[in-house]
Amino acid sequence: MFDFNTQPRKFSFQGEITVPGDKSIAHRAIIFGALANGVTQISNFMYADDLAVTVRVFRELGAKIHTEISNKDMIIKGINHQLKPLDHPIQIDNVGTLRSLLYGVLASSPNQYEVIGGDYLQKRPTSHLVNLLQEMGASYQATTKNALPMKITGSNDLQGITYHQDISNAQIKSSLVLAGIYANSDTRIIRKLPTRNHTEVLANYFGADVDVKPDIIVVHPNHGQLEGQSLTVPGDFSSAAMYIVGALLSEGSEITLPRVGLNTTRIGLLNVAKQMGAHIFLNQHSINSVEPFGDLIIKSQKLHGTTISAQQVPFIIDEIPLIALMASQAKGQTVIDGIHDVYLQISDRLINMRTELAKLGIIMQVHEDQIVIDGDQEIKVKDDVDSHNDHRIAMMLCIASILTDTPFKIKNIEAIDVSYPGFIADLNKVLVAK
Ligand SMILES: O=C(O)C1=C[C@@H](OP(=O)(O)O)[C@@H](O)[C@H](O)C1
Ligand SMILES: C=C(OP(=O)(O)O)C(=O)O
Repeated sequence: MFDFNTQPRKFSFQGEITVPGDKSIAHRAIIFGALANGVTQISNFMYADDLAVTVRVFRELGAKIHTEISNKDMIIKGINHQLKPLDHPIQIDNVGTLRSLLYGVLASSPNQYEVIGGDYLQKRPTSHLVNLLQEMGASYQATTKNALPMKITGSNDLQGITYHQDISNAQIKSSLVLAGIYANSDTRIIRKLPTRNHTEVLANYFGADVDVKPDIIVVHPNHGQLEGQSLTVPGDFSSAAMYIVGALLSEGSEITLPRVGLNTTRIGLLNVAKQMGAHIFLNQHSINSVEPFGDLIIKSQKLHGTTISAQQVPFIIDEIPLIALMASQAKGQTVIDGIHDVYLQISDRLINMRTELAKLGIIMQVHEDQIVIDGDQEIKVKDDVDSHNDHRIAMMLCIASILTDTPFKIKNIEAIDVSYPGFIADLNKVLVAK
């Protein structure tokens, strides 16, 4: 069993691993299934901590959600937007996506709800979203607009708004789409940069009327016309990313990742890897599924630095820790431009990953709008590292540990359970000691 505290030597990646279902898509499938009329069947559902919170919350709001952990299936009996009033607060722990999307859902219910959550969420801003939802006619009360507990009184007379996107953020966009479906007039989102589009894709799949154009998204109200659907969640590309970067960097690797989600708003890492000189085999074999998916084959290769543009950033947002590691091992410097919006959303992650990489001898510069990572940085273990309870930092550090002969401890490694509880076990299936 691969143990991060005693691993004896470097490893390469061999064989095939099927990553679990996509977290972003699963959050949305639960929410649309809960809001819809009738029954929704979800296959290849992934049981991770974040998604267990979303299941619990929408069960409390009245949806009947049956889960079959063995075969990863889920059956949801929807409530046709009749959200159940609650006499207790809704606990969302530290699930950022759930908070944003739930705020949009509750905006259109005349009931009053109180939302409570963990300390980590307190640090992530929501005042921007709260102001927009208040402009639509819902009421949000808290000590500060970022804070939790947040008291929400929605309205069954929401008015659509026109929002000129000033920060590229999928969660704000998603929340407005969810509120806009139940508003009394069109909601227009004039886009700054495209971000992940799972909400728009699934909204229309469930029968909403969201008109998506390159520069504007228009949500036409369609009160309660959402109908339960069946869908298979593709493999989470952000979970495949650890194997992609690990295999590229570990000499002698060749790994196959079947049925991974290939939504163009999520696979920015593939374009970055290609800019850095990688050749990645991609066989897309989903024709009429609601979300595209296919197989990836990754072989280890020498990489060179590159410049990642602001337009690319929303499509790599969850892979930034892994891209920083990959850049440090490439030849020459890598620059990630236009990270201002990301810095607003997940500044802790950027600062914490810089701290932990420095303990491995890897220096990265984090500025308000740019990240700079020099290449050819040999991993020199100076200290044990810490995930800061961030699942993506934890998994990036696991990959870093495979690139050095010097063992080190990863404190708070259990953060991985947020998005990929089986990661360590899966990693052991494909690691071969050199
Ligand atoms: O909507 C989502 O499911 C997510 C959006 C992303 O943030 P943005 O809202 O900045 O795109 C990302 O941080 C998160 O992993 C999940
Ligand atoms: C930040 C993430 O998700 P969330 O916003 O749901 O916490 C993530 O998955 O990296």
